Amino acid sequence: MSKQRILIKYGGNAMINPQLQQEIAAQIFKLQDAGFEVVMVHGGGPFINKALEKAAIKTQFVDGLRVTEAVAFAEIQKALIGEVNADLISLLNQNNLKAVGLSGKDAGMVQAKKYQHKSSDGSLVDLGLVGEITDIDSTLINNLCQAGYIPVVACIADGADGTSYNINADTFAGKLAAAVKADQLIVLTDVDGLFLDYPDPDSIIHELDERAVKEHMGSTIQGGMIPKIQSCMLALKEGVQKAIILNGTKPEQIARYVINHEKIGTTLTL
Ligand SMILES: Nc1ncnc2c1ncn2[C@@H]1O[C@H](COP(=O)(O)OP(=O)(O)O)[C@@H](O)[C@H]1O
Ligand SMILES: CC(=O)N[C@@H](CCC(=O)OP(=O)(O)O)C(=O)O
Repeated sequence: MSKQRILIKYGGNAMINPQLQQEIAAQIFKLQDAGFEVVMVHGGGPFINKALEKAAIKTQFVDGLRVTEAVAFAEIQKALIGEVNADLISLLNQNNLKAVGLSGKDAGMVQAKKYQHKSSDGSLVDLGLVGEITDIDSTLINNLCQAGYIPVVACIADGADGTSYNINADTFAGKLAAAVKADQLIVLTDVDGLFLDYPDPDSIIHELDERAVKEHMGSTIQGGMIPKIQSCMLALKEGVQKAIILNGTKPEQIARYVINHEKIGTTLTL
């Protein structure tokens, strides 16, 4: 029987503390040891913010997506691939994993095009070099996983004409999870899940189906939670069996959920 595959999306907000990163590495080791294949997609919002600030480039978000001018893109690419991805690879490999750093560009794995964003009033908003995934070739990930490597993928990809795009890491993770036929998608952020009354952690919603997602979209589901929940729903619709939001600042939640099957986080269902 083939191994179960888990795609972990590691959000930038959960990544800030280096000690917690070590603990995430230990959790991934546990998953591999328990017989799972692990693929990671990472974001890096806070690291990008810092890089743009340093370069004196103002940044603006529209519906959770960073408007990406060409000058900003250059800094974003450096931050995601040159800093966040490179540092994660060092850390994972120091912790006895065989992690391989990639972006969607490698071997033309992920193809993208310019994302045409429609605002709530239906008008088109130009977000610059924000991309939308058009195609994914899973061969590279499959080969790496079969050989025991952990692919760690930054959320950048090229278009057919060679233009590079900045893609929201949640969206990237959902699409990649489906394309590589992951069994589970785990979205790690810096809160325990979706809260009915944000920021009250006691109001956590443990299970959310499609009808509840529609009901809460735009109210309870706001800001950074929008792409997370949308990408979990997309992954489920495209064949991923389980999708959950967990707290990456409490790394032990990973094994508690995957191995001990504890009822934590926010599970999405169809
Ligand atoms: N209803 C809600 N429940 C929980 N978090 C929420 C809610 N609404 C908005 N959020 C915000 O979403 C954030 C996570 O999204 P984001 O900042 O994009 O993180 P990441 O870097 O993990 O992608 C939380 O830190 C929280 O501030
Ligand atoms: C288009 C867009 O918004 N891209 C994101 C990519 C990084 C990301 O998504 O990082 P987190 O997972 O840490 O939020 C950005 O520029 O911030």
